[in-house]
Amino acid sequence: MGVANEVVSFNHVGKTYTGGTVALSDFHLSVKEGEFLSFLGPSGCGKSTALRMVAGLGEATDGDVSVFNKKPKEMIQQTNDIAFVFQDANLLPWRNVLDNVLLPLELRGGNKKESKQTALRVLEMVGLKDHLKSYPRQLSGGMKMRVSIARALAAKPRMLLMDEPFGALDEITRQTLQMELLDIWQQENMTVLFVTHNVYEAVFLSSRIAVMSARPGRLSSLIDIDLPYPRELSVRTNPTFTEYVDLASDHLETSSDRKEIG
Ligand SMILES: Nc1ncnc2c1ncn2[C@@H]1O[C@H](COP(=O)(O)OP(=O)(O)OP(=O)(O)O)[C@@H](O)[C@H]1O
Repeated sequence: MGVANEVVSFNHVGKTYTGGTVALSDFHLSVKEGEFLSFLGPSGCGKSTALRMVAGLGEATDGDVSVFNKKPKEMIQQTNDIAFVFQDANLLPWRNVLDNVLLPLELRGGNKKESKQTALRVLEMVGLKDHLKSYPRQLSGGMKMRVSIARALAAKPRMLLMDEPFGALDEITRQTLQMELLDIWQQENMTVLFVTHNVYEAVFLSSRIAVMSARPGRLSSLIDIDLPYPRELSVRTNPTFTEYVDLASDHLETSSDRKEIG
């Protein structure tokens, strides 16, 4: 059966979209509880496709995916264990910050007082407790992303799926949010699956990186990032950090070359 503490299993997964695009081929990976695992790969290699499958958004055409030993769709329908954060914060413009975070809790019909306490707690975690009444149009890109993360955390998920959440942010905001995300990950004991094509971001955040090859996406290599947490921004000047960046870049280049060969 499954590996101990396994929370996600990609079992020789293939995905061919209608129209014939082969996005994933024989993608095989086991994710362990509590990991911060990044999917790193060139554009179009199937990172989002793989992540979306974990959330039950799209099914494998070969092999299968299981999440907490269940089919992803069952997990999403029956539990709040999985939350998804996209690159676009997707906030409702007519709802203020607090009400945006409360929305999924309202939809689940929970106790109003408890829901509000939860929303306030997660908004404090992301540093927005002084902006509860602000509307999305009054927020910067970084603040919108913080609301989106808070909304995902409000459900107390066991696993957070993040698809290039910081891709549209400026470098300083991106670094601040990376630090905050690591704090949250450690506080909440979650598993995080994170999609990026940024090598520095992958090395800074991850306990393990899954490097993917150019389309059709396969798992090209797995790199354990053996740098202790908590990680400060200064870790980027550490020679070991630079070595990991070089290593991941090499793997990325090799996996991208494969496209031209094959
Ligand atoms: N719904 C869809 N229908 C048809 N083809 C799709 C669909 N979604 C993705 N694809 C194709 O599948 C391939 C993989 O896409 P995917 O978005 O998973 O890659 P990615 O690695 O996340 O890319 P990027 O880094 O550019 O976001 C691409 O060629 C894409 O055009």
